[in-house]
Amino acid sequence: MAERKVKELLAGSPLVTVISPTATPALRQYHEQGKLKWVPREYAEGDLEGAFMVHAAANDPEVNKSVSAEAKARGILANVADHPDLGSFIHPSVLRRGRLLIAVSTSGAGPLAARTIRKKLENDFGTEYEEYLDALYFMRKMIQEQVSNSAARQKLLRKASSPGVLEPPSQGEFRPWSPEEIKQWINDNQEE
Ligand SMILES: C[C@@]1(CC(=O)O)c2cc3[nH]c(cc4nc(cc5[nH]c(cc(n2)[C@H]1CCC(=O)O)[C@@](C)(CC(=O)O)[C@@H]5CCC(=O)O)C(CC(=O)O)=C4CCC(=O)O)c(CCC(=O)O)c3CC(=O)O
Ligand SMILES: NC(=O)C1=CN([C@@H]2O[C@H](COP(=O)(O)OP(=O)(O)OC[C@H]3O[C@@H](n4cnc5c(N)ncnc54)[C@H](O)[C@@H]3O)[C@@H](O)[C@H]2O)C=CC1
Repeated sequence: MAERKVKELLAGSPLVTVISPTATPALRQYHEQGKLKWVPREYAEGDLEGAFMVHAAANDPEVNKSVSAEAKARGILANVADHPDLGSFIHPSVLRRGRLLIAVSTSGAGPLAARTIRKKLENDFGTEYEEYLDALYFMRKMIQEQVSNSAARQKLLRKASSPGVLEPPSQGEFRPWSPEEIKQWINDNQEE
């Protein structure tokens, strides 16, 4: 459990400390590579000093309770693996396609149901969304750089994201527009 959360955290922040007498091979490896700090002992009150966020994931409910109490006293964000209501947030099941991020939560009803719903969405939102959103990003940047009139710019920005313009195909690969095609589209669609 702790290993899964650490992998998610390391994707965004390099400052992770694991406090636990034992660690999985993957966590030991991260420690050896300097990607996280492993403190090989049991949790002790005071360990949360200076922390921004804590994950209480010990296999002992009493330990998780103590961690959540210290987090509350210090005003630190906490996720409590076996007792979600003692924490301040829970984890969604996450689907990423480049710039697209879809988070599914059942609000604690059933984590595996969240996973099943996420898997269903994987079919509707395929890898073509990565290229589509990169292209949309580029297109919006070009509109912002080239159209100085704010009303005209707003209309174009809205239009760029609407159906039938630069959209991912329902099947097959996405074909991005060239800068020349985008320029042409801006000229053709600009209203005074
Ligand atoms: C409340 C929450 C708090 C939180 O962790 O933030 C929570 C709580 C608990 N999970 C438990 C069990 C399992 N959780 C998973 C998996 C996931 N759990 C995740 C989230 C959440 N789990 C939050 C609610 C999210 C929501 O409701 O939508 C996911 C979505 C995201 C993630 O963890 O990153 C990730 C799937 C990721 C994916 O694949 O997409 C598996 C399957 C597995 O491990 O393979 C099992 C074993 C099967 C089973 O028990 O159903 C238990 C019982 C523990 C026990 O009694 O031993 C509790 C405690 C309780 O329910 O009170
Ligand atoms: N939220 C979720 O998605 C899930 C939550 N769980 C819950 O998460 C908890 C952990 O589950 P697993 O990772 O499967 O257990 P695990 O037994 O694999 O790992 C527990 C870890 O806690 C450490 N630990 C025990 N006492 C400690 C202490 N006093 N101080 C510091 N570390 C201590 C152990 O050394 C071990 O490394 C359980 O409470 C379980 O109910 C389990 C599965 C999924």
